[in-house]
Amino acid sequence: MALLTPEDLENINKQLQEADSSVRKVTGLDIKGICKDFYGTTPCCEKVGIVPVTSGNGIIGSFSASLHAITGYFGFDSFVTDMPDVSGYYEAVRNGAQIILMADDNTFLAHNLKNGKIANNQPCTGIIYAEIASRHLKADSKDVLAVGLGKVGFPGAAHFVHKGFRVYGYDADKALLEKTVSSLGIIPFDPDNHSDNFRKFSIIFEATPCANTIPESVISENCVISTPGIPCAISKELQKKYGVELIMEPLGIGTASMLYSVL
Ligand SMILES: NC(=O)C1=CN([C@@H]2O[C@H](COP(=O)(O)OP(=O)(O)OC[C@H]3O[C@@H](n4cnc5c(N)ncnc54)[C@H](O)[C@@H]3O)[C@@H](O)[C@H]2O)C=CC1
Ligand SMILES: NCCC[C@@H](N)C(=O)NCCCC[C@H](N)C(=O)O
Repeated sequence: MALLTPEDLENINKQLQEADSSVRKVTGLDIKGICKDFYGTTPCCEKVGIVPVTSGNGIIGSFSASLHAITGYFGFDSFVTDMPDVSGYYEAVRNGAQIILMADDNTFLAHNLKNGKIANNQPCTGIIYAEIASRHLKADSKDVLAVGLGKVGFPGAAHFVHKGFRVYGYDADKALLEKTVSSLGIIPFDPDNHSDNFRKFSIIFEATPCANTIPESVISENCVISTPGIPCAISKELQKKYGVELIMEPLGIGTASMLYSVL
């Protein structure tokens, strides 16, 4: 799995505020409002314990501090434990944490110790980015282009299908694309090679670890590109040229989705 870098997380508060402003422009609601409406939950002073984890590639410099800033932005009371790993988990519980946030190289979880609910960052991220894009006030149809159908992208594509959108999907892994076409009933669509099936989209969802995966030919004026994928799916030039509203942020929107889903 592509791991975050400290550079991805620089100025996380500014990144979150900018993303929130884009979400408001696209949907009329802020991220909090979307999460509240979608999950039907509201934070009520739950204490969040953030536990650094040293396994695998180890601690990512500003990951825990970023989670502390993010939980604060969404109105949660949180703390980062002094100790990592098992000792940190013990410390979090002993200090009254109701929700645990922790991540190794493969899984980033939120666990509510009071109601037993548990959330995984990858599906929670795909679903919330899809939910935001599905509420695009200026969408010109119910057609969606979904590029990248992995651990984040597949749940996102499935969410669009469940909400009644017509999903055109693409993944560089042909076997995965075939599996997704048959399991979700999406329409295979290679954005770089679609002469026989030319179309533009006002809603695009991208979840790949590659840059510039969305070519100019599929972008319509004032389209929304909702993309958890890191790095960015389109160039700044294309974003400016077509007035694209970009929903893109490295950690906070997915974390909010996890937290609201376990309340
Ligand atoms: N912003 C956020 O909050 C989060 C961002 N991410 C990021 O989302 C991205 C996807 O993460 P996962 O789904 O866990 O990875 P994954 O490896 O499970 O899925 C990525 C998929 O993209 C496909 N792909 C790669 N290059 C492609 C290309 N050029 N065109 C089309 N498809 C291509 C791969 O075949 C794969 O199926 C990563 O960059 C990850 O860092 C992950 C979690 C949260
Ligand atoms: N964007 C949200 C998904 C993050 C994920 N791609 C990742 O980098 N996971 C590794 C996190 C490792 C954290 C580390 N163990 C620590 O505790 O600092």
